Amino acid sequence: MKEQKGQNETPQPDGVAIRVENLHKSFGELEVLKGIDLTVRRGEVVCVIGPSGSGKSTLLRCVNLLEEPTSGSVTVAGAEVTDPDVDIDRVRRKIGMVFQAFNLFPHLTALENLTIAQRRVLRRDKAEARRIGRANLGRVGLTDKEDAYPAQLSGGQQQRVAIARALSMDPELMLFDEPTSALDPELVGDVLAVMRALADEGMTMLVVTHEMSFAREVADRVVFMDDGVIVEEGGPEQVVAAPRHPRTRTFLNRVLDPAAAHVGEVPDGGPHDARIDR
Ligand SMILES: Nc1ncnc2c1ncn2[C@@H]1O[C@H](COP(=O)(O)OP(=O)(O)OP(=O)(O)O)[C@@H](O)[C@H]1O
Repeated sequence: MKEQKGQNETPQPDGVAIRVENLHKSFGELEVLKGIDLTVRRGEVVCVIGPSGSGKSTLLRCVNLLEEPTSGSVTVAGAEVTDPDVDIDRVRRKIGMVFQAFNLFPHLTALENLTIAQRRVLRRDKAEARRIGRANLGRVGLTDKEDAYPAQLSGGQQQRVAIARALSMDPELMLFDEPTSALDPELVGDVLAVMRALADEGMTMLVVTHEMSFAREVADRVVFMDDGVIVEEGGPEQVVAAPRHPRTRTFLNRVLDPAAAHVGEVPDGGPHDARIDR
């Protein structure tokens, strides 16, 4: 993978995309993260699961310094973001963030939502930004929606525009914070199918999710967090299917619904296949 090295950026050995070491985060008296160690390698899909309030979102927000850790270190794409001398905006450009809320500009079309940051942040000219935006709308199965405004799109389509927007910035890795939680159940599968296609393309992904089917079927590694610590981590065949720790078992017994819908199948034509777009 092409890497740009800058001030305070050092190559990471062994293809490491994210390294979190002894991370602590408190809000006042409340200690939310209590010494997290986590490594995500390039091309890996790591899902973080756990009860509400266990610190999953805070962990993700510390990775791109939306929250400042109380102590510990976080290295992303070769830069230690917890080093105060690091240019955090430069590092953030390498990270695609997808949140529960889509945060699209309501007065801009889908394509314009994809081009604005490319032009402002990456200084791409209009034609180039539109070309790249269109290609990424294609990746999420929304080629025919480039002129639609967010209000004219379903929640699932809006989230796919948000994913396409992140992809248009050529991220080295993507962070997803419960990207399907705000969606009607029938729209969840389309978004998960797009995420699954990205995983198949080799995108590095750190995903906080309540979608156990995604964790089970797509993740290379599943991390179970509870009360600010990582209780158990390993392949989905272990953590989801045969958890060792009683706290993991208790959590999974509560959330696993055997009747839950599975992740949408990746269409034969891959992410460009129109069948993703219903
Ligand atoms: N900015 C903040 N100020 C104060 N407390 C916060 C802040 N952000 C998070 N918290 C608290 O930290 C704890 C962990 O929150 P966090 O959102 O990381 O949990 P989570 O595991 O992602 O939960 P959920 O699955 O419900 O999203 C919660 O008790 C929350 O109220």
